[in-house]
Amino acid sequence: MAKIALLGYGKMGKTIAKLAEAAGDEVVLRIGADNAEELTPEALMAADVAIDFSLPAAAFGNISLCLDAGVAVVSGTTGWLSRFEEAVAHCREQGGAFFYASNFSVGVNLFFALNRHLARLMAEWPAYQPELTEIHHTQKLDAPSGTAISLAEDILAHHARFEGWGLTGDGLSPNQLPITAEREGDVKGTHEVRWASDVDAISIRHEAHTREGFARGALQAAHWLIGKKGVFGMSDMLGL
Ligand SMILES: NC(=O)C1=CN([C@@H]2O[C@H](COP(=O)(O)OP(=O)(O)OC[C@H]3O[C@@H](n4cnc5c(N)ncnc54)[C@H](O)[C@@H]3O)[C@@H](O)[C@H]2O)C=CC1
Ligand SMILES: O=C(O)C1=N[C@H](C(=O)O)C[C@H](O)C1
Repeated sequence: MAKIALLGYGKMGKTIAKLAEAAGDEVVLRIGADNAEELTPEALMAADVAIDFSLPAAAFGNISLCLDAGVAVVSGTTGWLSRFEEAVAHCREQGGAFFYASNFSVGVNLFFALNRHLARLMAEWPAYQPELTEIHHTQKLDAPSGTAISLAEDILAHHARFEGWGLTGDGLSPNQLPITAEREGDVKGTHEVRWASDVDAISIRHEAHTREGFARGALQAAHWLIGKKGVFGMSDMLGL
């Protein structure tokens, strides 16, 4: 049983609370936009671990506050990673514990492993060019998704042809790996990587059907992180 602080009590925070309480954990703090002032070091210290699924503008501050309070923190918030290295440095300075994943679902982490394998194969076959598509619900604030950025960065690490990634429609240069971001209804999260040649194409695709897959992974990470020190990700926990 763990005492959990939920920083962000929207779609993900509520899904995690339901799973955590069903498993016997205690949710000791629930923070949203309407009670953000209740997020104090004293309130955080009642928790064994904090889980942040908030907003791009709030994540870095929330994570820093947890590290300053000596509380282990798991974050899945996307759209704030320009400050990721700062958060890592802060964790190391404080001797704290920080776990980050752009996607906590086991299925997506298997998909990441497949994507890396395919990218390594394709490095030898320049006739095939990659493109990424992500589809999410219309409330999503950031584009491309954090998951699409992770997929793109894994391809860039194995494919010398590109110097970076960019969103289609933003005037891409030929050396940018194209990512298309679509917003539709309540789509939970669909990601596709397609390698096309003049004569055929190979695609791999992951579709999330509910938010429970993300929530299960985040809760597993929270339990796994308690008592550890350092900066971790899904590959540390799952060995993928
Ligand atoms: N890594 C992963 O596996 C996943 C990541 N996400 C990401 O998690 C984040 C949250 O997603 P959702 O729950 O769908 O969004 P949401 O919009 O439903 O919930 C966000 C919540 O944060 C609250 N909030 C606003 N200011 C805050 C502050 N200063 N401190 C704490 N909370 C604050 C809002 O009141 C809102 O309830 C997004 O960045 C999303 O991309 C979402 C699903 C899976
Ligand atoms: O905002 C979401 O909903 C999701 N965000 C994450 C992302 O940006 O990759 C993970 C998942 O796709 C759902």
